[in-house]
Amino acid sequence: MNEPRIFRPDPDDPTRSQRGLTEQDLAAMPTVFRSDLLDGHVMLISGGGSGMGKAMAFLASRLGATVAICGRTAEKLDRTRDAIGEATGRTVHCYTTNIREPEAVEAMIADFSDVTGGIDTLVNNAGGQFPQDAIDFTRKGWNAVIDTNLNGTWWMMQEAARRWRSDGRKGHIINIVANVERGMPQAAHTCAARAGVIYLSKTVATEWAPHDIRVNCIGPGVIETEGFAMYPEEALKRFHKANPMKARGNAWDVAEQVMYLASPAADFINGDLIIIDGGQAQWGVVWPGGMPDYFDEGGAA
Ligand SMILES: CCCCCCCCCCC/C=C/C(=O)SCCNC(=O)CCNC(=O)[C@H](O)C(C)(C)COP(=O)(O)OP(=O)(O)OC[C@H]1O[C@@H](n2cnc3c(N)ncnc32)[C@H](O)[C@@H]1OP(=O)(O)O
Ligand SMILES: NC(=O)C1=CN([C@@H]2O[C@H](COP(=O)(O)OP(=O)(O)OC[C@H]3O[C@@H](n4cnc5c(N)ncnc54)[C@H](OP(=O)(O)O)[C@@H]3O)[C@@H](O)[C@H]2O)C=CC1
Repeated sequence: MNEPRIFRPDPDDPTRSQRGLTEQDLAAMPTVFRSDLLDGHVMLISGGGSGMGKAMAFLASRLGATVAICGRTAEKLDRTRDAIGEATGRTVHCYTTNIREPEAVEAMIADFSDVTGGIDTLVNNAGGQFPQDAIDFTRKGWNAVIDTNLNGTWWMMQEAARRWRSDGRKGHIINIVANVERGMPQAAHTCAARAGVIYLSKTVATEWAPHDIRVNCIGPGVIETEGFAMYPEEALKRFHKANPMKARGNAWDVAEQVMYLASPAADFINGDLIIIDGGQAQWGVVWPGGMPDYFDEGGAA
């Protein structure tokens, strides 16, 4: 009874072969949802070739949804499609699309809508950043993070909403952001972009309610995925220690929340931000990767 429902690998185990959940895990993880929950539901997931997006694609397919995934790397998408096909017998649609390119986004949303008869839920999960002190950001680096996380998400939101409006169809957008309420040193670019998405979402949740379009955000805390490759090993060792649960989340924690929001149980949730961080934001310092040396005793100026 006290066994954790979700498998949480020991973050300090050096023998683990990869960061995050394997395809075998994603095919077999227990879910609280009934297996036909999303029968007939159509879901587009950006960044679905790895990490949380991949977990969402697995779970949505297991629950009966018709799923499309997009990303810049065809191999990752194809591998995910094949693994889900093998596990569920369902066909996942793949689009090699860079969300920073509005024309490509427009073409993808038109095609997937035409092929399926219409999208029900758009999950904007594609994104990322690199850790760096803000004072050292290059213009190109700043632009890359803003263009991906803010502009790319917006092109997807606007195009989906335009299509729903012209089709007279209801729709739901779920934006995966980050837990940025107190800021996050070495991630100022992503904090700026994610705060932008959160307040864009709150605003259009109101503007688009007359079109029967809902918009919500999920703010993950530290969730172990392949994306951790971006962070130095020393920082990774400290991520879970900055959490009151002394744990990292995993992609399934986020995938199950997405399925809840996509289900009829969430029909009256709009303009909200749901944080999944094991309480990290309520506790401790804002540096998940460890505090700078100048906080050491005697080191402060
Ligand atoms: C020391 C640890 C401190 C902890 C910091 C706190 C943050 C903790 C957050 C923990 C929770 C969050 C976790 C995650 O989100 S994990 C999953 C996310 N996945 C990723 O981030 C991977 C994807 N990321 C990217 O693809 C890129 O970061 C990017 C978003 C920028 C993609 O853009 P693009 O494809 O255009 O990227 P390029 O490689 O071409 O780079 C463009 C320019 O960006 C600058 N850059 C890129 N990488 C770095 C780097 N590692 N350091 C410094 N600058 C970087 C650079 O200017 C690039 O231009 P150049 O290549 O010409 O130099
Ligand atoms: N893991 C964590 O602790 C946290 C993650 N997040 C955010 O959650 C989301 C998922 O992260 P996670 O699963 O961990 O990381 P991953 O790096 O595994 O996933 C990010 C995905 O986004 C895709 N992507 C990136 N840029 C673009 C682009 N321009 N166009 C299309 N696709 C793109 C990547 O594929 P490709 O490179 O092939 O395009 C990749 O599949 C990201 O936005 C991340 O920043 C937020 C808070 C915490």
